[in-house]
Amino acid sequence: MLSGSRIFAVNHKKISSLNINNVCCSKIRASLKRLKPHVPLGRNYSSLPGLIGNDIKSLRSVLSPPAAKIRNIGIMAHIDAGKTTTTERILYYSGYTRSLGDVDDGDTVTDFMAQERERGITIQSAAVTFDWKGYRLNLIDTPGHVDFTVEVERCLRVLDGAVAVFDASAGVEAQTLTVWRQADKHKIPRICFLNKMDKTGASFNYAVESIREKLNAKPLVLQLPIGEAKTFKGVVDVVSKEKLLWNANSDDGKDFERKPLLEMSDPELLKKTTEARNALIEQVRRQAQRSCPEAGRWRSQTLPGAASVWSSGSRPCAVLLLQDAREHTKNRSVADLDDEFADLVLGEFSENFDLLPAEKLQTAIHRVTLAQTAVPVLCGSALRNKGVQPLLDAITMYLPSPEERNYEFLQWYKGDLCALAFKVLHDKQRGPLVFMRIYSGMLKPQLAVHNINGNCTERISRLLLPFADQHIEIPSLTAGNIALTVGLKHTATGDTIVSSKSSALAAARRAEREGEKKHRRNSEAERLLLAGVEIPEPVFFCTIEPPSMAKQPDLDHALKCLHREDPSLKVRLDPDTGQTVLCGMGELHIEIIHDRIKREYGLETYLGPLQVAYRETILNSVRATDTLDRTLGDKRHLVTVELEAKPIETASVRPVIEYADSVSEDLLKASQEAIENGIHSVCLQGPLLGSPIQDVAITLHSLMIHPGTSTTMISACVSRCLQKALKKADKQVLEPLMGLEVTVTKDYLSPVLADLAQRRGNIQEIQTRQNNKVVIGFVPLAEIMGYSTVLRTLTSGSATFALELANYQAMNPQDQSTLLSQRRGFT
Ligand SMILES: Nc1nc2c(ncn2[C@@H]2O[C@H](COP(=O)(O)OP(=O)(O)OP(=O)(O)O)[C@@H](O)[C@H]2O)c(=O)[nH]1
Repeated sequence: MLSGSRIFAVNHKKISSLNINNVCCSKIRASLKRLKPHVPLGRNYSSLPGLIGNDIKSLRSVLSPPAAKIRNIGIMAHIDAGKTTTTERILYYSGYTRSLGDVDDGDTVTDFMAQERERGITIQSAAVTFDWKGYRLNLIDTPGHVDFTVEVERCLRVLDGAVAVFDASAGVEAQTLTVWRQADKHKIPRICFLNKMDKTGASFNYAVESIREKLNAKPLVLQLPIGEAKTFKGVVDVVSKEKLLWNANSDDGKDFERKPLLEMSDPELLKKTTEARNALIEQVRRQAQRSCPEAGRWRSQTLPGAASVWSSGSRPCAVLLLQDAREHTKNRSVADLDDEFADLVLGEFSENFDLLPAEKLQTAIHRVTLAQTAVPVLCGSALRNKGVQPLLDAITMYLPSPEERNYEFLQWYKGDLCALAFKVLHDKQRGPLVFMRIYSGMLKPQLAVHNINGNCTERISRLLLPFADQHIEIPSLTAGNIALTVGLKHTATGDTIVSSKSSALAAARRAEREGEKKHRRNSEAERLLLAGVEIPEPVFFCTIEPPSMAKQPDLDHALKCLHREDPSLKVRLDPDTGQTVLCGMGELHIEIIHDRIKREYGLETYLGPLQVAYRETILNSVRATDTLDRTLGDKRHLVTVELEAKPIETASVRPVIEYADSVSEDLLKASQEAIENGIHSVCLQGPLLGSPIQDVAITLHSLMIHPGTSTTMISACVSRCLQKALKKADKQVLEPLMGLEVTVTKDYLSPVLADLAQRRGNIQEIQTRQNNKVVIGFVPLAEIMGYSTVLRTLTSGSATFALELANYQAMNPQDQSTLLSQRRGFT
């Protein structure tokens, strides 16, 4: 909970949730940090540049910068790659803070929650706003732990670009793959920052290769390191052929020297840089051509053999092709720009790439980055304060402004308000604070807005801009910006906000018309709801008890607030015991929620044992008939149902529901919702463990309903009939199977493998990564609870691991019967 405006101003974060189901990816370091005392906030923040009193008018350009000057970016990575440390440096060099925070000292700006500071990990994403060389940057530091992957995905949804941070000694790691895939899904242009270049084992080439191989991306090497590991002291800017050296005696890395590379003083470095620059130019030219398929297609169609001309670099012919191509692509601005670049490369500067102006190359790199056909790579060491300022320059230079992103849904709103609530915080004084990304239109205080997801209208009381350590009350904020609203009491994380219900309906109609034209009605209409982040089913649950019955309402309130912030936290009532059950994405997720209830809501709660969320399925087709005949008052309710349940392959907990032709359409029209409610309620609690049933199809073969029968009775009859059918079926428990990646030094490989064998682990591969071995395999979730402690003991704290839900697998009969006996209390 946020206690003051200053604290609030620097911590816009929230607990997350995870998507891929779960689980723990843990760092030994994290637990060591647990021992550190909590450092109170004592940071020194800069004041808002140009702010004079509260004269809002004079601040308009500061408060509402032109969209072309805005960068909404995220920082994403595998756990511990250095996202928070990099963010800290960014905030310091941009003037947001006046002192450098350190993750290991627990005094960073973005890792604000007490739990984050104690554990040294990011749990909630944090949004901070600052300026860099005339650009407005809204930056979101996202969690690296897989338990909070949903948080990452939700944030990606509101970003226009991202910086992927890597540990240069490890290259691409397990969670990097996950976040990279998420960024692919949301089509986020990104740049890579190879951090930890000072670390023993750091290798620029290794990390670049791993980006190429494992992420299947095309790295554009924009910098070369000067030295590696202990000798790392700066970088070479390949585009401008300058070296950037940081003063070894400087304790904050603010000052660095930028000098052109000279033949006299740096012959070797100059040669290497020239080669790298030539390769970069050639690569950008090729990718720019790829990024504009229209122009490329035209060329190859009209001019067969063009490809060979391009690659052979035969100038006269290439120039002819380009001139011809330009004639036909007059109206395609990107194509023209790419043609122009190719023209320069193959024409004017073909003899000497050195003369190609840096600005031309930068603009072409920007276009390629935007088209996501290649990804710029930079390097540095955030901890040693090296390479962060050029990273900031690269963010403004290569990542897109909101205007450059092609958000298809905007056409349906026609300039009307459309915003996404991507984060909710609860402030004791001000109530819920909602972070919004404005896509179109404008937000103002006292504005009534409509929430599409919640189908409700409510009023924004105040509009704030979180800038540096201040919250500035503002009169309005336009598209492209990130705002903080006060007063929305029903808006939850992930909701889409528009100006009114009629505006939403008008947009829906336009989307529908457009969809019909393009024959993809559903997907387009769905995109009206910007919150396209799927929340996976939790894999862990446990009961939670308040200290006394009198405190149950307080607990309910706390859980309601936490759920609004974090939709991946699920809360339900156990129908048998009446206990409250917490369902989460991993051990850490549940642990953090428990801790937050204590710290933020002052409630000491008791958690029951953590249990794995199994699923169930059936192995054969079964059929059942049932009749419900009841007279209530003077009304007779009579339903007869015949249905069949059969196994199918969907990997979904939602049953597929089918209706036989014999079922009367008229009857179905009136009762379909009741029938489906009855089926869904049974499928949520299977007959073996009360776990959700997956991979089943239910076919309704016959249905007879006496006139006047209530829908509740129809639902009840369908449920009873389905339960009857399931009772007869051969049933199977499915357990969550986790993909596991353990990074360990050679010395400890054997004990780790032996331990995994005992945990029913299935090792797929053992890779060599620099000096480490990486064990990749699968292991049942039930066997891996508390693994971080075991691994720490086995490897003297030198190993790390990452887990991610792979799928659900059938338990073998012996394990299944042991589990069932345990659950029934026989063992
Ligand atoms: N040697 C070296 N260590 C670094 C560097 N950057 C960060 N670290 C260390 O790496 C550890 C993790 O840094 P964080 O900044 O917390 O990493 P993160 O990616 O934010 O971690 P999560 O938020 O938990 O995912 C800390 O101990 C940092 O001091 C670097 O450039 N060089």
